[in-house]
Amino acid sequence: MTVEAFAPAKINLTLHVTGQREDGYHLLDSLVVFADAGDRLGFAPAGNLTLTVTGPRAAGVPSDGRNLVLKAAALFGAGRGAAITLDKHLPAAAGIGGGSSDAAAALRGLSQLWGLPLPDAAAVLSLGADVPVCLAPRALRMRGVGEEIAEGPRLPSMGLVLVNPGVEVPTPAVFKALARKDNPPMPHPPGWATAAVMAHWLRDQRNDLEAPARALAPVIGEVLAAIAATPGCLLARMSGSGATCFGIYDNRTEAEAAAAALRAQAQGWWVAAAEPFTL
Ligand SMILES: C[C@@](CO)(OP(=O)(O)O)[C@H](O)COP(=O)(O)OP(=O)(O)OC[C@H]1O[C@@H](n2ccc(N)nc2=O)[C@H](O)[C@@H]1O
Ligand SMILES: Nc1ncnc2c1ncn2[C@@H]1O[C@H](COP(=O)(O)OP(=O)(O)O)[C@@H](O)[C@H]1O
Repeated sequence: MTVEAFAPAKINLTLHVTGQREDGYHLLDSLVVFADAGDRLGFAPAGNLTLTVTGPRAAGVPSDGRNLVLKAAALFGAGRGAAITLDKHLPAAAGIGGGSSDAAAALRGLSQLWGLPLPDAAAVLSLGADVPVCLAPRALRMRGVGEEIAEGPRLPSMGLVLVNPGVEVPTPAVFKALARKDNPPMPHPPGWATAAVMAHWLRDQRNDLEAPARALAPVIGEVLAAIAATPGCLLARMSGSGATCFGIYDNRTEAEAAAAALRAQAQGWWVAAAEPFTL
């Protein structure tokens, strides 16, 4: 039996930083959704545990014990075998949780392959603050440092564009450069009938990491301006700690057209058109 799992890109539609714990980790309030663009994982029965990383974004991704997929496998206990393939399509260290979504997909896939329950919540969180929210991808509100997950609103249909300019922005550096840690939380997300109404609501919310990330990587400002200038763009914002930014459109056709225009004008940027993904 071979098991497959999809690791969708994570998008922080909002990312409010509301405080900081004594251990340095920040308190977040974030509306998280997932895109139908992502990495693909395969799990086949085998005597030993192996990982092969392939695909257009494999370069620079470790295939040894540093890979979050192998760290996820280790949570099931030592001595279990599986031949794992990871087909990378998402840029790494990009604010769209590539590694975290891979880790969560590995937990789902290996749990199925081995017939074992998922590791407990504390173990899942130990893989990274973003892994719990990636376990069952859908619209979710994420709080605490990432461990408090609540159901999000029902999403309207929409098109999404993701753009990464190819600069890696390390998450710790962005949090370190954040001037104010005690920003207001997000109001309750009510649910919206259309993408336009949702974008209108989102415009009053924030990604508090956008300013510090832009200070570290000014090209993020160019990316946001380029997305905002595409026809039909309802909102342009950065995801996570960057540098990937997203645009929201009324539908996938408009998002595809915007993606094509962005690819033509900025060689070397990673651009993907998508729609929300729910597992
Ligand atoms: C900022 C977010 C928002 O969704 O997304 P990304 O930019 O990573 O996609 C996440 O909270 C990132 O989650 P993740 O990348 O799993 O974080 P971890 O590996 O646990 O931590 C990396 C580093 O980020 C900082 N960190 C992370 C989470 C958090 N709530 N407070 C923090 O201060 C810490 O400096 C930590 O050492
Ligand atoms: N499966 C993986 N895919 C991508 N990066 C990984 C993976 N496993 C470990 N890493 C490491 O994790 C770091 C952060 O990657 P990622 O989770 O994609 O970024 P972010 O936290 O910004 O969303 C990368 O620099 C990479 O070296």
